[in-house]
Amino acid sequence: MYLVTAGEMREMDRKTIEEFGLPGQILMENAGRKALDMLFDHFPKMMSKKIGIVVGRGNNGGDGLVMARYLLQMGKDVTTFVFTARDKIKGDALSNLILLETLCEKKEGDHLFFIPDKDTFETLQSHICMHDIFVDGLLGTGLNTPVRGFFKEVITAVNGTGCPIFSLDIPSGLDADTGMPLGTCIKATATATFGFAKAGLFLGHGREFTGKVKVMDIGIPDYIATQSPPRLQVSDTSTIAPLFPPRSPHDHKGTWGHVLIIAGSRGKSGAAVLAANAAVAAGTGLVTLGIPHDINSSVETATLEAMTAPMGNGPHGYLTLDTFDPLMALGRNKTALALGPGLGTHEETRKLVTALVKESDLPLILDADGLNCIAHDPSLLKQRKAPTILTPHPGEMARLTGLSTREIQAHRLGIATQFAKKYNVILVLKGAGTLTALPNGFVFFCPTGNPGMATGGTGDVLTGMIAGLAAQGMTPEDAARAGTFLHGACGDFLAQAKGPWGFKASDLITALPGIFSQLTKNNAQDI
Ligand SMILES: NC(=O)C1=CN([C@@H]2O[C@H](COP(=O)(O)OP(=O)(O)OC[C@H]3O[C@@H](n4cnc5c(N)ncnc54)[C@H](O)[C@@H]3O)[C@@H](O)[C@H]2O)[C@H](O)CC1
Ligand SMILES: [K+]
Repeated sequence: MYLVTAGEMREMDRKTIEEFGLPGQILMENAGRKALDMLFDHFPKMMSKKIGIVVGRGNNGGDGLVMARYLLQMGKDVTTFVFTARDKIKGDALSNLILLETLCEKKEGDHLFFIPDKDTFETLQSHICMHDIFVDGLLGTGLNTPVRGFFKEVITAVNGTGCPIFSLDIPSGLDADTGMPLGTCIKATATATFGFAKAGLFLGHGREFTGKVKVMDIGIPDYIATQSPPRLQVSDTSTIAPLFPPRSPHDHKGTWGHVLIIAGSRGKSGAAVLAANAAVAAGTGLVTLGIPHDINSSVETATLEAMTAPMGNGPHGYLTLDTFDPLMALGRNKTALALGPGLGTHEETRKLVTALVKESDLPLILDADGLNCIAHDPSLLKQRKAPTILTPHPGEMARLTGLSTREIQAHRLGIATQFAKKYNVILVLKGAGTLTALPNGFVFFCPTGNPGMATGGTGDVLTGMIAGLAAQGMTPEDAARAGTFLHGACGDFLAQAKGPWGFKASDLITALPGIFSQLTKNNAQDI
């Protein structure tokens, strides 16, 4: 599934209307009709109750007016509240208002109210709130500033009824691009979104406000989307499974790559263990760990399949620049490099990481302390000789960009996209809805994962999985999005099996084979 920004959607609407020749009024009619079908599907029992439709002056309101007309024609108990003066309504929304007015004239009772200001709203508030279900056409993709004027009170009042709310296109008040509520926001029970799902329905806090989301085909021809495909795509089984090549009976461990993982320091040996075991579980042919010798014996006992290459370390048990040459030599016959988990950020380690980032010509997965070691000068990423995947959590991203974590979280898509382009890296911005941004501007949204994964070590496991997939020959882009999808799927499986508090990072590794076999069951090679 593609996700679009408000701007991309507007452009597709424009092309459909101006270049393809399908009138905007037909698009609006389709939107209202399709949303009506979803309303009946989702709230069958409510259709005999009192339905309140709240609309604003824009085209989002126009969609609501179409629904109001059909519901009235069907004899439903429906009342429409238009939150603007009549003369402010224009274009296709006006055409639909006129149709509704004509119909209302033929029906008994008051089915249409104009509420141009706060005073009128306060007079009518109790009448508005007496409905049993609401259709929300107040604000759609046209909103780009915090909700103004008495719309704030209207949204608060509708939310306050506790009744089901069915939002058109996007819950009113939600930023269609970022998924951040703009001051206040309708909390919908279900949302019918038109043409393509808006990015804000999934990014940021979107999912807390949308309820069930369904994308409605309103007649935008396929070729318009394929001409300039949306840049943001939600990963799913159908797009991830084909990335895994079938295994052949003739395969041997050399077929599936050899990853070098440089990780660990005294007190953080677990990070190295988790990354290595995750790479093994991800199907990598061979895994070698470059670690400080101080932690070698504990790491060896915890990683049966991985090999270790103990490196000299200083008195404090962390890797120093002295290990640069042996580590480069160790990388010579490898197919991918993971650098960072548990390394620490001592000055000497920083120098080592900087040198490896500059000099290694292996596909690189840079994570955790590896990221912190280069955060003071991310421009050195431009000197990389091979593809680079960065896997920051929002705090690490803040250090890399000099922004606050809050700013990162408010503009995840924009910041990830810009960073990936600027530094020519694949940026995996972790957090709810992990984003994988490619240097060419395309971004993958990961729908898997859950809060149970917010526990120490899960990032090290992700690094191991991605590095393992890249080492096996997947393109770094595919390894990044497939790794994040698998990692989240393992977490979702565990959350279902054990509950969101009952699992730890190493459980993700244990869950991986089951997730793998589910995902790739249709990829088996015919022999
Ligand atoms: N996707 C499609 O193909 C179609 C979508 N449709 C619907 O159209 C809206 C977008 O309509 P637009 O007229 O551009 O904007 P809105 O209805 O969202 O609102 C604009 C309106 O709202 C007022 N406003 C703007 N900002 C604020 C604010 N901060 N506070 C209060 N009021 C604000 C302002 O007066 C504007 O005029 C899309 O979401 C779909 O639902 C088409 O119907 C069919 C094609
Ligand atoms: K809306």
